[in-house]
Amino acid sequence: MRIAINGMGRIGRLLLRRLVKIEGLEVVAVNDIMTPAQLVYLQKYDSVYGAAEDEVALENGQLCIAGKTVQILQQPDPAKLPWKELDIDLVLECTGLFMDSAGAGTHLQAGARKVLLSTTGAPDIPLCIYGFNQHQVSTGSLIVSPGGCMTNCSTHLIYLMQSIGIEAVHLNVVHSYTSRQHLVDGPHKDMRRGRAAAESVIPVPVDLAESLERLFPVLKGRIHTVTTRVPVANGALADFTFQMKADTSVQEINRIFKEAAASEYKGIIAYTEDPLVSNDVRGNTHSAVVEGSLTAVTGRMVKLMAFFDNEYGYTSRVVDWVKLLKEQQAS
Ligand SMILES: NC(=O)c1ccc[n+]([C@@H]2O[C@H](COP(=O)([O-])OP(=O)(O)OC[C@H]3O[C@@H](n4cnc5c(N)ncnc54)[C@H](O)[C@@H]3O)[C@@H](O)[C@H]2O)c1
Repeated sequence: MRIAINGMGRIGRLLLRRLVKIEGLEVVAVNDIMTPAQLVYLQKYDSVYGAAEDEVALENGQLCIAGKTVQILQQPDPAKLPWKELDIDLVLECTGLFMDSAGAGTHLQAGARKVLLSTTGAPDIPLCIYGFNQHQVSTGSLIVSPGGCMTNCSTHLIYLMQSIGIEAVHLNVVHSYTSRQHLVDGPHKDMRRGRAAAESVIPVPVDLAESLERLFPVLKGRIHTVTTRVPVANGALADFTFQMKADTSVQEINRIFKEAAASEYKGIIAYTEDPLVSNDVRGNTHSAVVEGSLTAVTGRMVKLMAFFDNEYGYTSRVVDWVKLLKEQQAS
């Protein structure tokens, strides 16, 4: 499968690191507005995951990585990307900019056969969470939204809690800062995102509830979400407060997650009672690591907490998606 990555930021670069090691996948080109020298430098050195294990170099304007050669493009307009000429099967859209079917569709017009977003797209793009409803994607689905890191964590947990019966849920995702915040105070349309990211605990609005309502229409109007950005560069903790429809217990809830993690959710959810901190899940491939020692029940209210690596855990699911789309292509 011939792949191109558009947007070589945190997610695009981590995907490239990982995809070049997978048999049968060829990353043909990467595109970003940064210069090739900047791109190669950031591909080589990473403040969160450390320097690349494989050789990374700029040679004749092309990126050499792990013995493979990848064409570097510097084109801000996706409509002008040479996907037809490069015979691209799949574009991984990782800029965060082209998230509706008109925007992401420009890759198709440019000649790519399929587009996989790296977040929850607009409602005009089917939202499919790996491990939940990935099989709803048919060979005819040309643009696929795999959800974002927070959606990937919370979908499975909400689904499993539904086996008891959810009245309502509040979710606060305590999350490392991202490039969509400021390093020092500055103007931003969401005032708090403009505040110095490493100086404060910063609540920011997020459209996670809308995404979850698309997946769980029965919970419409009964999900509230917020994300609290904290001064770490990586890692997240999803903090759920469920109002349940039926009585339950810590034992019942932990048993559900422990069993799910060992069976149908193996590889997607992990369960532990170790006293983790967010750094302990750096590089973890799961979408959610449920920390059972933090589960609490008061009346019909439940506290449930799960860690995830917002970058590594998330790109693990994108890699799963790429493999699935490759299988679909082959069949
Ligand atoms: N960082 C995370 O934890 C995380 C997790 C899951 C999903 N996501 C999603 O992935 C997407 C990317 O996030 P990120 O954290 O990698 O962002 P980022 O800011 O690190 O990367 C975005 C990249 O896109 C490039 N870019 C900007 N305009 C461009 C254009 N017109 N053409 C080509 N490239 C362009 C930027 O130069 C940058 O390198 C977002 O939608 C985000 O919500 C991020």
